[in-house]
Amino acid sequence: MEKKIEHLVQWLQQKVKEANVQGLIVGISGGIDSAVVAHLIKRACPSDSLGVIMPTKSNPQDKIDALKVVDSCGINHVVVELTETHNTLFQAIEEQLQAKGEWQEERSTLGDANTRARLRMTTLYAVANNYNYLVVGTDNAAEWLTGYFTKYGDGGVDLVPLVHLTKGEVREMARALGVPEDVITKAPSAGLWEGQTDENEMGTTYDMIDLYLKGKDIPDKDREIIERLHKRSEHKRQLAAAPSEFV
Ligand SMILES: Nc1ncnc2c1ncn2[C@@H]1O[C@H](COP(=O)(O)OP(=O)(O)OC[C@H]2O[C@@H]([n+]3cccc(C(=O)O)c3)[C@H](O)[C@@H]2O)[C@@H](O)[C@H]1O
Ligand SMILES: Nc1ncnc2c1ncn2[C@@H]1O[C@H](COP(=O)(O)OP(=O)(O)OP(=O)(O)O)[C@@H](O)[C@H]1O
Ligand SMILES: [Mg+2]
Repeated sequence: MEKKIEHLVQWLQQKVKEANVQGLIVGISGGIDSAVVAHLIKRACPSDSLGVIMPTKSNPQDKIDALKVVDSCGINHVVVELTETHNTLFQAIEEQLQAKGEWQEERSTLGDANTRARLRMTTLYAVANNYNYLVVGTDNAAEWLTGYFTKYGDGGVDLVPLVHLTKGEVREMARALGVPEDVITKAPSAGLWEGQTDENEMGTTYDMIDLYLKGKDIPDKDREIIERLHKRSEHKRQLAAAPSEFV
């Protein structure tokens, strides 16, 4: 595991050099993926790395856990509260669409949730601009395969260091890096609505997705879910579609 960590740390340093920037930034949620990235960027750029905690109608425990992550790696950090901003933006959208009689309440949970992720992306790029840093994403192999991220939200980043690691490998790396144990063992959640957990929403488990990634046999039900999620999210792993050139 130390070798893998060193490989990623060196890769991050190389990307900073190639882009001719000063350092790296990540959003710290209190979950394991961003905890691992925070530790990695702190190792890669000890005096030029920043963690941003962005509560957006979040469970208060998330901020407590995010601060534990900050303490565990000693990364410079800032807290930017986005709850009010999200209320203002989303209420303005709702008001205008309701006035037209075109508001679709049943679609609004996901719209609200993805707006939280995109406000965080906007915040990270504004802060990154201030420091001349690159924005580092936290997607792992399981999330990348299933497209379990918001397009141009938490998926809107410059670098994806964890994209080849299964969730199990992220856990192993977290232990090797010294991420607090309760952050490692808590149920993965996007925190986009009350009680949301990744595994409930996807309808399968990270253990199953990890086995699938390793080419192992899994029950048909789980395979079907994973392959459906993968197919449905193909557009998220591509650049925006463009027509052929004029002839
Ligand atoms: N075929 C296609 N070609 C090109 N674009 C296509 C498309 N189909 C949809 N789209 C576009 O993509 C949009 C749908 O994608 P998107 O906006 O991402 O939304 P969607 O995939 O529906 O939702 C995001 C999912 O990621 C989860 N998530 C989000 C953030 C963080 C985490 C986490 O683990 O922490 C998880 C969230 O809980 C939810 O299940 C559509 O509104 C449409 O604009
Ligand atoms: N409240 C928040 N403050 C800062 N960044 C956040 C917040 N919520 C989400 N993010 C960012 O969005 C990313 C995607 O969330 P995701 O839930 O997949 O990762 P995680 O919380 O680090 O780990 P887990 O999947 O185990 O919950 C986070 O890793 C983090 O970079
Ligand atoms: Mg999370």
